Amino acid sequence: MVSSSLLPVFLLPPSLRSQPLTLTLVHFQSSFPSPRPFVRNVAMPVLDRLWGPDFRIRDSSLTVGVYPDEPPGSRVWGPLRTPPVTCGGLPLTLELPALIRQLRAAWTARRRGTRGPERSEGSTWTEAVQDEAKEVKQDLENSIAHLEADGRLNAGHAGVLLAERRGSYPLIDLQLLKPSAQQGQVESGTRRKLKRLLSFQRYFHASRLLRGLVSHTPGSLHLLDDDYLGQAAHMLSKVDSWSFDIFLFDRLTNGNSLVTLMCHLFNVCGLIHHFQLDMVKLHRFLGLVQDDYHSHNPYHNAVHAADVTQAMYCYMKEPKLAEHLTPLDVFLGLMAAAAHDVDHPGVNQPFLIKTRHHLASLYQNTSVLESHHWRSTVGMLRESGLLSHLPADMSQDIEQQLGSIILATDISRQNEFLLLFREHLDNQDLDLQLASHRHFILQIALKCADVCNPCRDWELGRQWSERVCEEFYRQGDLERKLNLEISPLCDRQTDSVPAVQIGFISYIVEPLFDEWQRFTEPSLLSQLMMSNLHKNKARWGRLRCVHAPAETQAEEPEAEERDGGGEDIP
Ligand SMILES: Nc1ncnc2c1ncn2[C@@H]1O[C@@H]2COP(=O)(O)O[C@H]2[C@H]1O
Ligand SMILES: [Zn+2]
Repeated sequence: MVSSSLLPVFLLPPSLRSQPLTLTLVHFQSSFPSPRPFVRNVAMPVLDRLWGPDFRIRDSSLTVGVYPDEPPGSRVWGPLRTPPVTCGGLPLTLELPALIRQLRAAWTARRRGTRGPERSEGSTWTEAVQDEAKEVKQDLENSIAHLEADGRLNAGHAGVLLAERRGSYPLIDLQLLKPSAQQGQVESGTRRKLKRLLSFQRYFHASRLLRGLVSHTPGSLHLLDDDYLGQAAHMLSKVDSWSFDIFLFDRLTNGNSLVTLMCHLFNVCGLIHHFQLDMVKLHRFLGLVQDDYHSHNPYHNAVHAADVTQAMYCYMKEPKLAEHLTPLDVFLGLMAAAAHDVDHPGVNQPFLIKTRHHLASLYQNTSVLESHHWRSTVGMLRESGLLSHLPADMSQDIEQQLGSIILATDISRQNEFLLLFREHLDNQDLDLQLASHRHFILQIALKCADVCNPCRDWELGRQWSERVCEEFYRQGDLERKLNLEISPLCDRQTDSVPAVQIGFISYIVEPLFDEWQRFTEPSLLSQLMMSNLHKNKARWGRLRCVHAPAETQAEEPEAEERDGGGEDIP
């Protein structure tokens, strides 16, 4: 059970209490794995005390469904259904995403009340969204000023990460709500703090709703943008090329590489048709995922996710694999790749453990980041309602399988997977007719895609190498500042990029790709990757000789040394 002081709580301002719709929203997205007990045991009593007997939650359905040009209904999934939910004895027919929508409606209603007449029937959703964008911008400016003044965000270890977090909402300390508070009477200092956080939080929430919509609004694009998008579209025609330049693609799509790539791949793989996906929900889900990557991370950002997704697509097209994969496998492979590092804080698990980050205690110091990536993904899937038309057991199965594939990317489990993979190949007992074996190969394929950057063309691989080392060094800088021991590979004064690369290639990448090549052969792609890998390693070796002082030049590991594979790395 996570401590209540760490739970993000979203409360309506007191002025809304007099409105007919009295709604209080609790949102905890990824930090709390099981929402309903929290709502019932923690949030409801507190909210009840704050808002009194008027407090109630009811459903409203504000989502717009746009389906592709296919016949309605699905042969595969049967009739649409929404499972009923109860909460603390109340008939609660909605999940948190619907609560969020309802909150949005309440805000809109309030704005209509205070700022003039309702929009005319003819006004469009786009106009409403643009209006909202202006307000959100204003809110953001206010919020930044407040946050800069808020020393709490810079104090101590927790503060460091709190300020860096982007995908999860700011945290409102429930302890701030004095037990003596009656009917929403909160001490004035506390009220100020809540107001500040609310406005900041509202920016994040609203920006999530806007994400991906504003920039694609017809008329908002420049001619130049069309030109760029034309080039991006041209690149997508070669999306299965191993030389695909994801950095260029990201620039051409104005930082939307992950959303654009995923929409394209879902389309060409026939997943939208097969799963009868709502395009608006899909776009919203992908926007949430893309924006929950931290763009200020040099390595663990949305471009890394797009790069891994593109590699995963190439691997799933390997002839050995492609003929056996079902639409569900392809769906899982692409989704897991796109979301596998979502909301990565730019530091590793040991750092989270030694700074007692709440995620470390939440996930009991085991696969902390991967568990968080998975639970965040599940939160966003539910928030977007992307799978809400599927039978409950189907969407639960998808969530579980996504978890198992994402958790396999925990690099500390490298040996476990490598040994099992080798054993299957030695015994020649992989049977891709079996769903469990296909699942295992999806896990291996995502692991390969996650560490494939040294197998890319030199120019692409070099950029990833420098980015990942820069992220390690930043962690090292932070550790130095906090008087913590500097983690392995994280000292910019002693761990050179070429040395880190040679170690990584020798201990992690080569052992894994040797087996992947065995599995996929004969494969032109695997041959190309191995050739790049060996050339790149040799080149890093030459660079290490140039840069390192003679006495610190380590020998390359011998082949026997390497074959153990799988050392932990940050
Ligand atoms: N080129 C590289 N050099 C060193 N480490 C890397 C490199 N590429 C990936 N990694 C590490 O491998 C890890 C794989 O999982 P993550 O993407 O979470 O984090 C990655 C990095 O920690
Ligand atoms: Zn990754």
